[in-house]
Amino acid sequence: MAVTAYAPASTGNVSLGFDILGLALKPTNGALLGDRVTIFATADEFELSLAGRFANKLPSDAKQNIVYDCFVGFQAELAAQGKAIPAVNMQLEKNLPIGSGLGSSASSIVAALAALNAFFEYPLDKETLLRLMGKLEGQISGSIHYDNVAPCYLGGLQLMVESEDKVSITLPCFDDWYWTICYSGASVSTAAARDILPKEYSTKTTIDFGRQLAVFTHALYAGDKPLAASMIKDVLAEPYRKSLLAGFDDARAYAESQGALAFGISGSGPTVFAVSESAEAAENIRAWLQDNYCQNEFGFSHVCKIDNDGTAITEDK
Ligand SMILES: Nc1ncnc2c1ncn2[C@@H]1O[C@H](COP(=O)(O)OP(=O)(O)O)[C@@H](O)[C@H]1O
Ligand SMILES: N[C@@H](CCOP(=O)(O)O)C(=O)O
Repeated sequence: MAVTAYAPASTGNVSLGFDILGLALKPTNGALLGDRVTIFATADEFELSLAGRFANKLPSDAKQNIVYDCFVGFQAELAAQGKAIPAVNMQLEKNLPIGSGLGSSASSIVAALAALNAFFEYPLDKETLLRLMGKLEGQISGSIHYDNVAPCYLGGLQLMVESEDKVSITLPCFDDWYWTICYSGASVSTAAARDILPKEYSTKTTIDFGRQLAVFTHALYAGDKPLAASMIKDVLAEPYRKSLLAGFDDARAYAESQGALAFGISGSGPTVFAVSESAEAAENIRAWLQDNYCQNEFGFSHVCKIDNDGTAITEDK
């Protein structure tokens, strides 16, 4: 019986929660915006086939693909519980561009681990699986951060808790907000975009960061949209990272001219996002970004809502 997992794109940080806030994305036009992993059968050795628009950007050696590490990590986790599993025949449909700021590696990791877990009849609970996802994401970006894997797996707007018994919690959000995203077509390495950030911040920046996140969380629970929107500002990463993103200031200026409630970098970029209350403004911003922020044929844009479902499993009997 083949098992397929679809894992949606995600926006890490959401400007105001560096490494601790992230949301899953779903295009309003029904387009697919996430990787898919199918496990067809068990096999003598790990076998990987690739499909999808961005498959040819992946390492050619299957063992360099993060989904292979997912299989090895999953097998090791079960071995620690005294359970042995055979190798599998897996397909990765790579629909998200690498180094895009849309949680591309997270999407592959989450889809692979969720598919493996379903294929072997759910031996790992969600928390254990999520911690394994974070560990694998850390292998790629240089340090563990759950702000892509958690929303990608669980859906919604996720706030990292990282306590002993809980990785993250779902925050309420405004279902009528539109999240326009635009990927420029350039590639920004997450590890490199982390390296350019300061190792320490001033007292003022630290206080601003804490205040914004606390007030934002309050505003979500209070249902206060203007207050929540006014807190979506990036004091930690954007001042340093925006120099990597050609046309960022012009894109923000256009989004603001259309009444965007917020504008920022999705993850480590180069994808940008704008939040709007009206479908018309969201679409105007999308069309402008498509024409002006995209740099090549790999760029794309979508008007999205938050994907509250997260990873979806289908079984083909
Ligand atoms: N399935 C995969 N999906 C994405 N990246 C992968 C995958 N397998 C291996 N990689 C490698 O991991 C790195 C991902 O880079 P990163 O900047 O973290 O991407 P992203 O920000 O899109 O997650 C690249 O070097 C890429 O070749
Ligand atoms: N919090 C991380 C998020 C990286 O997201 P990605 O989609 O660019 O991998 C960071 O900002 O470094």
